[in-house]
Amino acid sequence: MKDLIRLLRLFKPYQGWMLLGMLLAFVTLMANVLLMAVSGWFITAMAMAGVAGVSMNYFTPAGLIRFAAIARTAGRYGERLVTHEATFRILSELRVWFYQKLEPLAPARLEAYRSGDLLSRIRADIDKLDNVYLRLLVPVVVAMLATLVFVLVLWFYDPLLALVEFTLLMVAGVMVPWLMNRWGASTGQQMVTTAAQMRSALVNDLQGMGELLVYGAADAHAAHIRQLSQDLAAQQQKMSGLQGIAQGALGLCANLAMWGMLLVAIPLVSEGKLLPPQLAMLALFALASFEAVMPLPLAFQTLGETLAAARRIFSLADMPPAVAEPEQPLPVPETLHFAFRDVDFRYQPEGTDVLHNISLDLPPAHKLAIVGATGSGKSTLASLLLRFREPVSGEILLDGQPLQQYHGEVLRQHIAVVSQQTHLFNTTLRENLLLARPDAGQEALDAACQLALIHEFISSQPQGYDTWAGETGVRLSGGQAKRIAIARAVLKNAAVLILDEPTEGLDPETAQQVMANLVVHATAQRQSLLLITHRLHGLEQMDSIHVMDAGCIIESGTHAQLLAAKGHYQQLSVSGKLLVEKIKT
Ligand SMILES: Nc1ncnc2c1ncn2[C@@H]1O[C@H](COP(=O)(O)OP(=O)(O)OP(=O)(O)O)[C@@H](O)[C@H]1O
Repeated sequence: MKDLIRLLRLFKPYQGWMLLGMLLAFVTLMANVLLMAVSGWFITAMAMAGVAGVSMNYFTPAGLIRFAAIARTAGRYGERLVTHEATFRILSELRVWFYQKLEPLAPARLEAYRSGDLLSRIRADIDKLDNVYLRLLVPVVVAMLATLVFVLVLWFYDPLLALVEFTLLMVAGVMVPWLMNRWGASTGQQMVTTAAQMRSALVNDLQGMGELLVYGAADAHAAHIRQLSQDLAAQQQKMSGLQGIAQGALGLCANLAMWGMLLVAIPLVSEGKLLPPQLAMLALFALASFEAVMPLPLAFQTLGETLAAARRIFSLADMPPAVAEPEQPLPVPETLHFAFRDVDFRYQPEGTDVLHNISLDLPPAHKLAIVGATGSGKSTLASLLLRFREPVSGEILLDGQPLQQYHGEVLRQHIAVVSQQTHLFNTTLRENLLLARPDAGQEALDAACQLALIHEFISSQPQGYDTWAGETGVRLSGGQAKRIAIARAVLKNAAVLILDEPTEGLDPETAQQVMANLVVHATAQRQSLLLITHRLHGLEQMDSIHVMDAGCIIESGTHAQLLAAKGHYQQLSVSGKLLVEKIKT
């Protein structure tokens, strides 16, 4: 119920459309009942007049029938138009609202969710919420109003008629939907979960199809998806069965109501309290009135499904972001001086420290390298600096002020990153590059790509910069994609450039040349450089180097100082050189 009220609050901006849709649905229903009732009266009255050989005014009822028929058709058209317009507006509003809720959760909070699951929530779960207005709110409001009108009309003729109608409407409109809700709720919830699992598994398997084929695991994964699909079909079948029962029950109630009218009204006709044509009118009136409650069983049967979808959406939307933004953020200074002071960090509250007592400085125009074995915490440092996460203890300062006092998004406008997992979008190379600086001209694109040694490749393509990158850059080699990412980061012209293993996937000569170009560029632009790597070429050009091991800085100095110290760095350096030499031979 709480979820339902919360949803209705989100629908508030569209209440005008929603009310208009309800009004049209009500008018359509009334027109239909009027049409049936007047037709019953008219046919009987005409037949009786014919038998008696008397004339009667048939213009008024014929006009009324025409009016009701036109009102029913026009009303139905208008109702469909307005209710669907309202639904689509609501859904698009909900999607934007949900996306805005998701954005601050990325990347830290969303790591636990599979991309297929997120996609499922954004698309299928939000689509399910159209049930709330279209299949729940409109039918319930219309049914309540209509029941009131029907009972009052019948009361006017005889209270017993009203009682019969009311009782059967309650059975059809309250008891049957309540039973459907009881029997259908858990299956509905299972359906949402199974459908989401199936979508997640499908996205996951499609993304990893290459690996599944190489390791011969495709059949096992296909069997899992088949099983989910069979489960879903069984759940859908159960829901359809329930729907059939409900429709049958409603049909029975409608017919019982018609018979009930006849049973009560025939004595009234005999007593002269009702005219014979009114008998046919009341019977058809009662039969048609059940249209008001027809959608209710389905509405309540799918309520469990709808609420399960709402809960899945709210559970994500309510998650607090990993990093809270300040209410009154400080303006980001022109020159950026980052300082880590005794920073400890762990990913899970109950986990072990990934960073331990880290203190370092990244002043403006400084070139700092962080080196260390894989898993030693280098990339985690970058993620803290980007304000994607916050230290558990200690602090990170920007120009002497705690980093929490700056808005993360504004801060990141001053930082460019080449991350380890480069993501290219399924669009042209130009669009992928312009992501960093949408107003960049061709000259700027050429210069950045020349620096990253990718310009020649792009120019050799028939479509040049308009070459399609493919999904996640599949139409490029790993090294080409990496260099596009480097060009993109250079193009941004940010005050700080973070390079996380920027030359991974490049051959040693290209790697050295790209690194040299980046250093020259950073020096010329007075850009700070934070280079994260476990490959040791080009480090002599760095102003300072920190060596990390198991989350701690174990050595610091310049390349020459660290070599002279003959410690960890020197050992890494020797093994690094050996590696390069082996590759060359
Ligand atoms: N999102 C995460 N959730 C939980 N633990 C994580 C997460 N990311 C990294 N870790 C853990 O934190 C530690 C440091 O990881 P980090 O990526 O910072 O290392 P790294 O030095 O950059 O390694 P590499 O050179 O392989 O990139 C590792 O033990 C890793 O398993």
